[in-house]
Amino acid sequence: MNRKTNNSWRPPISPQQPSAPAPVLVVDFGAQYAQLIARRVREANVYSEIVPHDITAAEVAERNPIGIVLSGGPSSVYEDGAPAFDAAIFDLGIPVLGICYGFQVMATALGGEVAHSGVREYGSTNVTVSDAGNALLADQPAAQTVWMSHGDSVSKAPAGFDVLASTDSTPVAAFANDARRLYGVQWHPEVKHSVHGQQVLENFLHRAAGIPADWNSGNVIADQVAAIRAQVGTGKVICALSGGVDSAVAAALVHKAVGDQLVCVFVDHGLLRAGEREQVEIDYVAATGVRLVTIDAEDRFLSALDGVSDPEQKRKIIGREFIRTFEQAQAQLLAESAADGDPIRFLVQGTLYPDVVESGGGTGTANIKSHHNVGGLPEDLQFELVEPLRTLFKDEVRAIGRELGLPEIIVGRQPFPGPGLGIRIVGEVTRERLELLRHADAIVRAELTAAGLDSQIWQCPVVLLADVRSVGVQGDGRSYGHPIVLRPVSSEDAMTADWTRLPYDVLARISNRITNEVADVNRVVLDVTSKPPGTIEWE
Ligand SMILES: Nc1ncnc2c1ncn2[C@@H]1O[C@H](COP(=O)(O)OP(=O)(O)OP(=O)(O)O)[C@@H](O)[C@H]1O
Ligand SMILES: O=c1[nH]c(=O)c2[nH+]cn([C@@H]3O[C@H](COP(=O)(O)O)[C@@H](O)[C@H]3O)c2[nH]1
Ligand SMILES: NC(=O)CC[C@H](N)C(=O)O
Ligand SMILES: [Mg+2]
Repeated sequence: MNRKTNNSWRPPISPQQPSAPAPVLVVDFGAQYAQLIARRVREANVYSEIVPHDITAAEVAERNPIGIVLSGGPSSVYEDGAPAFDAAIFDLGIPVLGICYGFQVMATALGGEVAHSGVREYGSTNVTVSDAGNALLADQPAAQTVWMSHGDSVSKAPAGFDVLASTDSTPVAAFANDARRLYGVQWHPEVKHSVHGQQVLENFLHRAAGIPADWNSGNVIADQVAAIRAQVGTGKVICALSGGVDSAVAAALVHKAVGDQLVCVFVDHGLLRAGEREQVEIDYVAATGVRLVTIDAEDRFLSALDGVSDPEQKRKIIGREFIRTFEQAQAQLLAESAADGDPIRFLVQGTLYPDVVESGGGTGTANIKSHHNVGGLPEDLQFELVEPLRTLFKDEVRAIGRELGLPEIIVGRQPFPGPGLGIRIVGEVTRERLELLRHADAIVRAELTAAGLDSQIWQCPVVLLADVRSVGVQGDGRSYGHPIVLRPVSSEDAMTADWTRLPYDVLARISNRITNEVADVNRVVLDVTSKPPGTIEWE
């Protein structure tokens, strides 16, 4: 079972963004697919956010949602400790669609029955639609293939609900109560294998719930520019700029909103890849014309990391040192402009929705890893954060960047994590190890680019297993060196990923070059794990 399906996992209720539109809330019951449901809703041009299943009716009402989708989940509604749901939410008058476990939750809460059916349906299943007149299944073929993943079934629909579809072993596979605008399906309309699935979601959103298809990431620009102006006023702003996509787009939005009130700060923490600083200081500045200050913080970061090998500890230290470095930048900037020396209160970060979700937050959360810019922030943070991309996924951010006219070389860049090579050395971080990894990484990037593979890869972390040594034979002598791991992945939004099938000849060239050119490395291995169960980075 995926660890995220642990019932204690609670996606954070992130603070409502000032300019975020009224959302469709996706309630997560520990589903494999909650993220995917949120994406599919956005693909239907409706704004959506994920919330934990223990959200209360009052918390829901506060967020003013225009619809609710209940996700699937691994538990059985009749089990002790099954993730509960506040049934008062069904009385708020908000349209609700239940999917799989969410369908079963709705059935149970409203007086229907759910039982272990004895027949389990996993994968492609034929379903018969008996009522294509209902808004939920309008225009759907009577016989169709859907994706199922369940062992329990609704054995009796609640009073007032019409049964809309069935399979050979599931008599109640979809139901509706039009008067209350409550709907449910046993199958997973969010996965592509459900051939007409997207249409079921869109039927729920547009026809049953009457939600217009009027949101797209483009609207975000005007909304965010207004929100940033309202938040910042005439204050000065610094933007944590990495040269990556997210901070570039955040900086461009803030610049559009408040112009020269913005100064960008790039931190050279000594954990960067070869050539990265030059790329930001020269190429990035040339492409965008931003005002950029670079802070040398290598000594600060490396001495704080000295002797630390625990990944979460590293992340927290890096998060804290980033903020200390921005404070140093603030002092430096104030000293330079003593005449109009208002304190700089605002810090812009290119935080995205997955950074927030993965960092956990909320009560009882199993956090997967603390992203330095969210879960790694120190408690004594003095800056007020400006995070215009906090509710978005990467592909949406890229679309905004293109719309803002940022060059493809920035918008199309592969992600590189803020903690950099610090979380790609499994073990303690030292200058020597950084040097070694930087060299191996440069070889990998050069060879992937030469082979024309950059656009097929989401990113390719290169990882040094600093605490592992293995025996090799080099130059007729024995070697006892470290392995380097290649982690090429393909992904849509970094929430899930698959390992990229790189051509063998490219892998061979990379392996050859690393073992020949990088001292103390005598083995190159390929990570063939998807996410889940692995994450993209090793720490
Ligand atoms: N070296 C750095 N100097 C200053 N700010 C940084 C640095 N690295 C990361 N940040 C800040 O942390 C945020 C999160 O980092 P992250 O790597 O997720 O985003 P990014 O670098 O902007 O984009 P990408 O995901 O494409 O790498 C950045 O948007 C930026 O605000
Ligand atoms: O700025 C960042 N600060 C972090 O602390 C951090 N941790 C992971 N990543 C990036 O996030 C995406 C998902 O990574 P994981 O599968 O390893 O969680 C991948 O793109 C990772 O490179 C980070 N980015
Ligand atoms: N995917 C799901 O939501 C499964 C729900 C429930 N655990 C069942 O087996 O029926
Ligand atoms: Mg980055």
